Amino acid sequence: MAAQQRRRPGRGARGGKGSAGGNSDMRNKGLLLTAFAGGFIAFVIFIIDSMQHGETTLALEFENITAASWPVPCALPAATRGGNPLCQTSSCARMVWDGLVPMEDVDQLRSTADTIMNKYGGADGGTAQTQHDEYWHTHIDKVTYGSFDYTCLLYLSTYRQNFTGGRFVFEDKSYRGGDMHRVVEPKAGRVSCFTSGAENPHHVEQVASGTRYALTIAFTCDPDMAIPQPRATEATTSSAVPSNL
Ligand SMILES: O=C(O)CCC(=O)C(=O)O
Ligand SMILES: [Fe+2]
Repeated sequence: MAAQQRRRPGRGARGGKGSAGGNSDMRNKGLLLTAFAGGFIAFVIFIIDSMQHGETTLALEFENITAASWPVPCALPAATRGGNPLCQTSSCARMVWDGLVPMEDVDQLRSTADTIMNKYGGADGGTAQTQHDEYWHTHIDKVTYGSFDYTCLLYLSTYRQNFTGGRFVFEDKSYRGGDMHRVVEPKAGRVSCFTSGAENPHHVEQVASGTRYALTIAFTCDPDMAIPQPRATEATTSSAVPSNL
């Protein structure tokens, strides 16, 4: 109540006829100032953010890499990681290897994937049920999937040639600032492996154009999570895609 009484004379005093125009001027100036302040804050955040994470590329699309590996400190000491003691490796790492899988196998897998996706719908054919279904969110495979101890990815298509966007990004946080994004550019036949723990948080950039194919292959040390070793049979060794697909 007291506040209202103070404001009323203020309006009158500022000025008879011109008072409504004066108020809207003030409002416009206020809005302008707010927009300017908002823009300035966004600009400062952008600058700080880009200063805080640099980017470096571990594997460019045009490189031919043989078993390159980059050690990373394990997020947890081996003894506290749980799971099977046989899997308590004392070191954690990332690895990229081109040419490990013969290109004819890569082509075969891609054409099988194509056939399946044409029939059942690809990434556009379904709605994400959870955030885990959206590849562009930062995640830790051990947390997302539970069973993963080692993650391997076999790429079946190539960055820039077959799609844009879609680079794989390790997100290395530094408590002293200077976070670093370490990028692997997918390339048909490239295998990228890493330990699945919190030492390797990552995301995939959203695909901007084209089609990106990646096969995620998980290794577990938990016998309860493991699937039996596949046995070669007529059906699995045949190079033909089954006719009923
Ligand atoms: O497709 C990729 O490059 C990575 C996929 C991934 O992060 C995952 O399957 O957990
Ligand atoms: Fe992942």
